Amino acid sequence: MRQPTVRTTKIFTFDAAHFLPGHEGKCAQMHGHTYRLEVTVERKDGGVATGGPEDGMVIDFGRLSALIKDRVVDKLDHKVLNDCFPFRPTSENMARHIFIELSAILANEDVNVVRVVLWETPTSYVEVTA
Ligand SMILES: Nc1nc2c(c(=O)[nH]1)N=C([C@H](O)[C@H](O)COP(=O)(O)OP(=O)(O)OP(=O)(O)O)CN2
Ligand SMILES: [Zn+2]
Repeated sequence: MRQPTVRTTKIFTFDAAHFLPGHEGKCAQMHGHTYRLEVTVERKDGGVATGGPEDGMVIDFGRLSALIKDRVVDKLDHKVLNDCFPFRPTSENMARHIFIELSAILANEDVNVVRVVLWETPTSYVEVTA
C-alpha cells in the first residue's frame, strides 16, 4: 500500500495596516487587518522523523513556530505593509512572497513548505501551494 503523506500546520495572527494604490474602492485608503497565516509543511519523504527529539513528528510545532514567528510574523506585526514589501501588498503578493521566503528558511530542515494560506478578512483568503 502507498504510504500516506503526513503534513503539519501552524497558524499565526498579526495586525497590520496597508493601502492599495490605484484600487478603485475603499482599499485605496489606509486601513488595518488582523491577518491569519497558516503554514503547512511536509517532510521530503512524506513521513515523520524516526529517532531523536522529533521522533514521530514532521517537525516540532514549537520549532516550526519559532522559525516562522521570528523570521516572518514578527517582522509584519503592527507594521505598515506598504513599507515592508517592494510590491503592492495584496494578499496574493504577500502569500506568494511568504511561501518563497519560508521555503528558503526551511531549506536546511528536512521539510518543504507545501501550503501557505493568508486570511486578510474573515471572508477573504489566498492559498499558495507547491
Ligand atoms: N484579490 C484581492 N482583492 C482584494 C484585496 C486583495 O488583497 N486581493 N484586498 C482588498 C482590500 O485590502 C480589503 O481590505 C479587503 O477586501 P474585502 O474582502 O472586500 O473586505 P470587506 O471586509 O469589505 O469584505 P466583505 O466580506 O464583503 O465585508 C480588496 N480586494
Ligand atoms: Zn485591506
